Amino acid sequence: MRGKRLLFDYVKANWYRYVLAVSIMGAAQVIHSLFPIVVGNFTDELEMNGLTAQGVRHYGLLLLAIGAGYGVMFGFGQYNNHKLGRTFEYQARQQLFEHFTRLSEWYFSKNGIGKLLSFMLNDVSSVRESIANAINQLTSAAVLLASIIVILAGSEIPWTFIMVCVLPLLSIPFMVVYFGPRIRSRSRRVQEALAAMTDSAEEQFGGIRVTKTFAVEEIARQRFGKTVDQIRDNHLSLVRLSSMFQSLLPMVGGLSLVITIVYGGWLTLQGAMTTGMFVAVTLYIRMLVHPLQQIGNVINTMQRASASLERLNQLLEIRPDIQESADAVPIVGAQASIEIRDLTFTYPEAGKPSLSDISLTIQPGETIGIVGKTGSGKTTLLKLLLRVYDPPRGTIFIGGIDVHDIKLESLRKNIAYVPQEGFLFSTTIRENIAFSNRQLDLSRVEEASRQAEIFGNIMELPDRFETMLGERGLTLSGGQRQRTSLARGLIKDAPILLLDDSVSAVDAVTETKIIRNLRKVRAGKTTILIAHRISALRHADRIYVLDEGRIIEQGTHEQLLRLGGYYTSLYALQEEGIS
Ligand SMILES: Nc1ncnc2c1ncn2[C@@H]1O[C@H](COP(=O)(O)OP(=O)(O)OP(=O)(O)O)[C@@H](O)[C@H]1O
Repeated sequence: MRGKRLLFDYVKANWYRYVLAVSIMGAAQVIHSLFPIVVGNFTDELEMNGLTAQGVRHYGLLLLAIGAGYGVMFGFGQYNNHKLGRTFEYQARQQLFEHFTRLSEWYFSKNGIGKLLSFMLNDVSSVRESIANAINQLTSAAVLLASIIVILAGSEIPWTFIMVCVLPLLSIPFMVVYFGPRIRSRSRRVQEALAAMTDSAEEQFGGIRVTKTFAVEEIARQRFGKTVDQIRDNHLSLVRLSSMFQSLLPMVGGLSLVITIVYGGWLTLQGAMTTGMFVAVTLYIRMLVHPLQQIGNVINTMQRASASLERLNQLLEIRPDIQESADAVPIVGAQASIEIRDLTFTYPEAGKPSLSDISLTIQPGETIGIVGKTGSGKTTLLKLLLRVYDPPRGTIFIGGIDVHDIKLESLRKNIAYVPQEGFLFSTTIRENIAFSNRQLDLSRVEEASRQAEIFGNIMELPDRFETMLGERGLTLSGGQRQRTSLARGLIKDAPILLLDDSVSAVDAVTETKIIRNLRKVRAGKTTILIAHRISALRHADRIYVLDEGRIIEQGTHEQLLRLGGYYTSLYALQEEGIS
């Protein structure tokens, strides 16, 4: 299974580092286990009056050496272990991010950003934390237990006594078997509720402007409150069960200690054991309680981590919807015609097609206009050309090659797409425009911004092209954002340019200027232009009118006006509106 490999591969690649960390922590516990037996011997010598000042010094130094040795070794082992955990966390996040970048728009439209953030933050941290703790605590408990057994076996302490003292501790595995799966399912519910809360917070923050303008903060608070309540309920249910589990462990430890003291005290009085042996066993039982308690914690966090790991597994197993065929080839965009044959397309899980029986051919260098009512399928057509969604095979050809057989990188390099809502990143305006190639000279960035008629606005900004945008900087107006996004598309100078309603938010004068610039810079290159305003596309070599996913009219501006159909009435309406 791919997902399981997320952790497995990491441990495999770092096995020697883990061996080193485990060995150092193990050695620390071996040293630690010497403490009770030394104290026991000291007690016996003290009781037999055989202890000289030199002997006391000797024992003092020995115990000091044990404490120091344990501290240094344990600290060093811990450091190595946690360092490995943190490196895993960092690498896992890189791997997940890389995986996300390969997933299609469909995946992101189905899964909220909050959920993905929860994968990246909560789940990865949960796995890291529990792996690091599990290694630390399991190593400590196992080695300590083993060395205590070896030490006791080599001593003259009666076996029956040891067995009776340890007996209550043997119930721990049974408790683990009982509580484990229950804790696991509750912790999964906590993680899911956390993801839902992050999702909700993300959406509420994203829509905060709308919320405020509609003065519906209370509704937003209530919606968010519900997700928080859900986390609280799920967390409390988890805490109830894990607290019960954790409290049972020290109780069992306490019972062992009582048996040790009562039975051991009696054996000592009978002379079956020396006082030193009694002290040593008491200290050993005391010493064992903590690691056994820790094992309980490990089981708890492991349950949580395995739910997280399961979610990460499933995520990494998702195959990107858009796959490149094995023998995909690059295209020569500059000479590439676009041909669409009988294209009918339905979005995944949608009831009816968004495009039906679309057929058209665009020669290299042509300018094509697409107009139509909202929801008529204009954007969908562009997304299919880019393979943001997959068109059926045999329906879209670029340069005579089915888009399924074109290398995705080549397809997207040869097409520049300016979407309706151009997202601007929290960086400088220069980097936002030179997004496709950040190495481009400032002169190229300036040129593109002139073409998009945004140059003048940028020169008025405090730091001109170096002005920071977004969260850490300035907010541009809708029209400025749109033109910045247009400049980003133009600077790519791709053989095919797709403009999705890219001048809708500018005034008529600026629109005219942009269209004039476009005609100049795009001469000889293919441009597909979606617009609601006829003024933006009347110059096109051909215009397609879409309605409910079908081409209902096509031709030049003049031809369409002569048809006297939808286009003509739209034109009349818009002309009237202007005059
Ligand atoms: N991701 C999606 N999943 C399901 N249906 C979708 C998706 N995106 C768009 N649609 C549907 O497909 C149809 C066409 O949408 P599209 O965005 O292509 O229209 P459009 O002509 O570009 O509209 P507008 O002018 O408003 O931008 C609409 O009915 C829309 O609801």
